[in-house]
Amino acid sequence: MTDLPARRLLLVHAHPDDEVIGTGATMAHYVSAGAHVTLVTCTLGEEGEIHVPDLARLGAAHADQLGGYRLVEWERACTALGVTDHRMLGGPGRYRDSGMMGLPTNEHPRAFWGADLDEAAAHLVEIMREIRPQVMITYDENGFYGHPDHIQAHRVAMRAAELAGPDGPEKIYWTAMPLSVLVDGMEAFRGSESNPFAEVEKPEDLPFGTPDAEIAARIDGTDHYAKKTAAMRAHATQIPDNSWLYGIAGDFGGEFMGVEYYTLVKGERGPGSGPHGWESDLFAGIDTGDR
Ligand SMILES: CC(=O)N[C@H]1[C@@H](O[C@@H]2[C@H](O)[C@H](O)[C@@H](O)[C@H](O)[C@H]2O)O[C@H](CO)[C@@H](O)[C@@H]1O
Ligand SMILES: [Zn+2]
Repeated sequence: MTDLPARRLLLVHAHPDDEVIGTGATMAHYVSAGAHVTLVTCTLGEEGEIHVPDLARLGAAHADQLGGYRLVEWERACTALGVTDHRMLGGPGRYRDSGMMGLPTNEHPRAFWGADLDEAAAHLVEIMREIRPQVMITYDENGFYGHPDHIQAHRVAMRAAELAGPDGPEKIYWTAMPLSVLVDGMEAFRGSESNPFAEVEKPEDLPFGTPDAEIAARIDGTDHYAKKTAAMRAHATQIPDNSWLYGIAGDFGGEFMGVEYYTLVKGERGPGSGPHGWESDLFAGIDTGDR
C-alpha cells in the first residue's frame, strides 16, 4: 500500500468481537485522528456461543455456519469504528476457532491453537511489510485471559514482529487492565443485576489485572464510546443486549468502556503524565516523519 498516513497502527486479535471489547475505543480514536488502522483477526469464531435464538442452528454442532455469520458481524463492527483495513490471518477460514482450553475442538486440523507458528507468522509478516506499522497491539503471553486462540495470537504476533525486522513495529503494546480500575469496576458492579464479578472474591482471583505501575499507556477514547457500543451491538451473537458490557454501573461506563490500557513490551515509553507517567498516545516518542 502506498501513500499511507504517517501513523500506522496494527492490531492482532483472536476472534471477531475481541477487537471491540478490548481495543474498540483505541481503534476509533486513531481512525478519527487520521492514523491508518489495520486489524488482523486470526479466526472466524466458529466455536462461539450464539445469543440470538433464531440463529442457534448456525452453531458448530448444527449447520456450522457461525464463522461466516461472525465475519459479517465483524465487518459491521469495523464499519461502526471507522476501520476500513480489516483482514483475516491467511484469509477467511484459514485458521479455525479452537474453542476453550482443553476442549476436543483444540485438536481440529485447522484449529488456530495447533497452527505452525512460523507459517502463521509469515502471513502477518506480509502485512507488516506492506503497511510498516510503527505500533502493534496484541495480548500478553496468557492471551489476557487464557483462551488458546488469544495465546496463539500473542505468539504469532510477537514472532511476526521478530521476523519482519525493520518493517516490524517500533513499539509493541499488550492489552491490560490496571488493578485500580478492576477494583473500582468490582465496586461499581457490586449489587448490580448482571454483575460479571459476582463470583469473584478478590481481583487476584481473575486471570487479568496489572499493577498500575506496570501500565504504560491510557488511551482515552470516551469521545468514541458511542461507536464502541455500536460496534459491540454488531456482534449480537456474542454480546447479548443484556450483557454487563452495556449495563455498566453509572458513569463508570465511560471509564470502563471508553478508556483502554496497555503495557509496553517493545520500544521506548514516550512522554506521559500522572503518578505512573502513563502515555496518552501510543505513538508518543516515535518520529513518524520518515517511515
Ligand atoms: C471474548 C472472547 O474471546 N470470546 C470467545 C470465547 O467465548 C467464550 C466461550 O463461548 C465460553 O464457552 C463462554 O462461557 C464465555 O462466556 C465466552 O466468552 O470462546 C469462544 C470459543 O472459542 C470464541 O468463539 C469467542 O469469540
Ligand atoms: Zn477472543
